[in-house]
Amino acid sequence: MWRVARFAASNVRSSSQRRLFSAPVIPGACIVHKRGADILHDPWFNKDTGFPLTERDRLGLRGLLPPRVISFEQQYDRFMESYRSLEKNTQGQPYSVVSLAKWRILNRLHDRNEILYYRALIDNIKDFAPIIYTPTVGLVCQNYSGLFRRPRGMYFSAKDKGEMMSMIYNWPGQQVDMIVLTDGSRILGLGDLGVQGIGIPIGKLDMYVAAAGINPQRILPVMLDVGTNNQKLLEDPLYLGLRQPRLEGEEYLSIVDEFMEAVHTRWPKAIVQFEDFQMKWAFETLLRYRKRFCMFNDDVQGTAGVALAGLLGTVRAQGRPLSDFVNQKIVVVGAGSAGLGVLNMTIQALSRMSGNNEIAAKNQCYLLDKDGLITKERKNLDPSAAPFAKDIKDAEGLKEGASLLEVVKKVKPHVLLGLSGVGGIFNEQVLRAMRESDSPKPAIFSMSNPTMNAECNAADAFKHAGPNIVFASGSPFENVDLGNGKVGHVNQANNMYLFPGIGLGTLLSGSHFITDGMLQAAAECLASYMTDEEIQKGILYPSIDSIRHITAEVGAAVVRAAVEEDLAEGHGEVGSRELKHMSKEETVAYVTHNMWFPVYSPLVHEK
Ligand SMILES: NC(=O)c1ccc[n+]([C@@H]2O[C@H](COP(=O)([O-])OP(=O)(O)OC[C@H]3O[C@@H](n4cnc5c(N)ncnc54)[C@H](O)[C@@H]3O)[C@@H](O)[C@H]2O)c1
Ligand SMILES: O=C(O)C[C@H](O)C(=O)O
Ligand SMILES: [Mg+2]
Repeated sequence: MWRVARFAASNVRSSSQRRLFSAPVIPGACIVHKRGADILHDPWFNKDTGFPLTERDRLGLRGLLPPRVISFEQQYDRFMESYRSLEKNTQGQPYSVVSLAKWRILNRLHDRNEILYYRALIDNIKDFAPIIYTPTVGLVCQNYSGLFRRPRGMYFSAKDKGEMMSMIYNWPGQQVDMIVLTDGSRILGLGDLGVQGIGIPIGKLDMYVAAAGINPQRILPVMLDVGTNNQKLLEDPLYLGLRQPRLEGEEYLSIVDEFMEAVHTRWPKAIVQFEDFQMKWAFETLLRYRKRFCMFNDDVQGTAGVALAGLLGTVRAQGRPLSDFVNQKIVVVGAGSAGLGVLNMTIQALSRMSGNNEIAAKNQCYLLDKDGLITKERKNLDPSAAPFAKDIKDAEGLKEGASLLEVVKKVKPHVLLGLSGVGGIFNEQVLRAMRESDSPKPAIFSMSNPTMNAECNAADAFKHAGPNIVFASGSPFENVDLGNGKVGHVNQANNMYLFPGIGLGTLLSGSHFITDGMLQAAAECLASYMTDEEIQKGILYPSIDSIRHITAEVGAAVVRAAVEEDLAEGHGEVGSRELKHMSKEETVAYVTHNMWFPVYSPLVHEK
């Protein structure tokens, strides 16, 4: 276990101001229960050629490594050099070839030496996030059977029913703080990928380490394999998951129940993030567990906060006061777990701002799914979408099932927000129609992932909807050159700006639950993070370079909300009384101080 490995508080906003090796770090000793070659084969402890001679003697490593000791800085430079030469050598090759090659080189380091891996990740987060996270992680999941070399995380399958309580003790880590769990049923916009979806929890937890400084020895990616309905996978002889159709109903829930009980028996304070569950289970499990366990659903709740922060930003970008939010017309395309989560939080915020007039708030919002505009006339209306279905008399003459183009033309929305998973549905006609928006700076949020599934790309958005728009996408795109020295700024509206802070803040507050108040505090913190000057330029979210800083702020906001709701029991040596007496600045310092930072610590062997 790491005794002390601290990252000194830094309140600079750009990591370029806090580049490699400049952070004052005080490494403490780390206890290791193995010796010799076993250490070299354990990525948690391995330092490769970086073991000092005294440590080689202490740990029985003498003779198992070449004699020269290479410093951490030299190892880092060598890795980056090989990464850069790979980049050079693959120039011009297709995206999938290049990004998978980059993923492989990073994954090899991850499997060998975690300290070096996370240091490289943190210091190059802008370059590496698109490889270990969205969008490349989607490609990795699709090709998982072929890419599989070493297992990572835990797999609980329908065949393990009745065994999970003992299986959970197979995990070698003593303490687990953060778990990301998926059943692989809706991986990004790629559909049911069964067991191959494990790539998503791994990528999300890498972001937890990079952005929130969660100790990588205390994270656990989990795949709940209840089968797959993906015929291609079922027929693939190399498919690594259960070859059976997905469990349904009570059978399904009993597996998730057993897992949740097992996890919380071993680690009562572990936080579980549900990720990429198909809608029905996303909502059902959230309802079932949120008052029993410390958990949240990232696609429903994390996404909602990020979208709300962006929506509030677009009001400021129009030069309007925030109170003008109550006059914005918003079209949400996609009535799944993410779209409904966004609409729910948006309507709550709108009604709070307009004095709790929920009906008026709903009137401003339009929801579409694969069958067009959702109204109360809809036959077999999904109960989850029902609260947001338009009353036909308030639909500006639009009919049940009206097309996206009809809706945009008629409503002239301030915001068009896509969470449909369908690439290209914001086509030229739809984008051109946004030129007639009632907003001087219409906002287009093309939030579906990965890149191919985005409702439109950045270049098309600026080309067809005009240079005045504010643009955000779930997957990263380059800024767009608008000519005459002007730049169309591309924002990445991705829940990565919130989930790490929600997890970290909850952990450090010691709350047993994640409440709406804590989630709202996280969203408000993100919304108020950007300066007016940045917002005027169409920049709604911080650069990913400053993700540690924004995560510390979000984490602190979550801690303070938990304190306010009397849920904060404290963490480690900091109790609820201390938390209560912390100022806002002290809370941010407390959170920052608790972020793990990768440095080689002296290893001490203990039997
Ligand atoms: N940017 C982010 O942070 C973020 C967060 C969560 C989800 N997402 C993305 O959002 C997408 C949807 O996720 P989800 O969990 O809501 O999925 P989901 O399967 O629960 O819902 C998809 C919805 O889109 C609708 N839809 C399908 N085709 C459509 C069409 N042609 N026109 C209009 N609507 C259509 C479906 O009817 C359904 O309501 C995925 O691509 C996911 O990657 C992005
Ligand atoms: O994984 C992401 O990049 C965001 C989101 O959780 C998604 O499901 O698309
Ligand atoms: Mg997701």
